[in-house]
Amino acid sequence: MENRNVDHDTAKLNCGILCVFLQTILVGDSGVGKTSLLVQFDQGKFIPGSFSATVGIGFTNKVVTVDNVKVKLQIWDTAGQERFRSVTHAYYRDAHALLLLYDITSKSSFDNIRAWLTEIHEYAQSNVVIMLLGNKADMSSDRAIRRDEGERLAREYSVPFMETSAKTGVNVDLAFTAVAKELKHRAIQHPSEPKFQIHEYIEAQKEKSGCCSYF
Ligand SMILES: Nc1nc2c(ncn2[C@@H]2O[C@H](COP(=O)(O)OP(=O)(O)OP(=O)(O)O)[C@@H](O)[C@H]2O)c(=O)[nH]1
Repeated sequence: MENRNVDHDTAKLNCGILCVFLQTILVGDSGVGKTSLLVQFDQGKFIPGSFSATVGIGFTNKVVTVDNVKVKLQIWDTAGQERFRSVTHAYYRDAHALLLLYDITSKSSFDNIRAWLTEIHEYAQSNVVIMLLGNKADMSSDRAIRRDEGERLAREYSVPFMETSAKTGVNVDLAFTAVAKELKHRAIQHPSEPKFQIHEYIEAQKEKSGCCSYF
């Protein structure tokens, strides 16, 4: 396992040029699609079939380029099952961003979001970037949570929100890129640059891609 002592500032890394090293964690109930989302982002594929729950925690490194700066995202995939909760809490403290998922076909996974947010506020840094994702948006015929319910909850906690599908890939890159952009702007903010607004960026990108007609 890689060394977990993370330099929270800009660091010279193996990529040879100045880049930003950031830790992101995927959290949410078991079965909401955290592993699938990460596989889709990393490898551009969806592996259908039987569900095999994550045991403990694992990570994937992925480099994305944001405004000509390389951002190395170390993405931790946590187990959603209750019995691993104390293990995953230990990782919250070093996280720069948390992607919090529910499954749009599962009311209980949505109802549990408030409890997840309470845990995040208890264990993570106060300035951590949180994004709420309603995953499995391709399963519209089994939908239990309307998109506006997700939007409302996100507004209540002032966090950005989007629906994703690890199966079709809709909004998967956007979710990670938006987080990378926000964190890069926090790490390297040129005085002449306007402050990055993650909500506005997401809305503009959704409009550009015509994302929402997929749902
Ligand atoms: N249709 C559809 N199925 C999905 C999607 N994302 C995940 N799944 C399926 O949902 C099941 C659970 O997905 P996982 O990615 O293993 O869920 P997880 O959140 O990592 O679960 P834990 O490891 O237990 O925390 C698997 O059968 C996936 O194939 C999606 O966007 N659409």
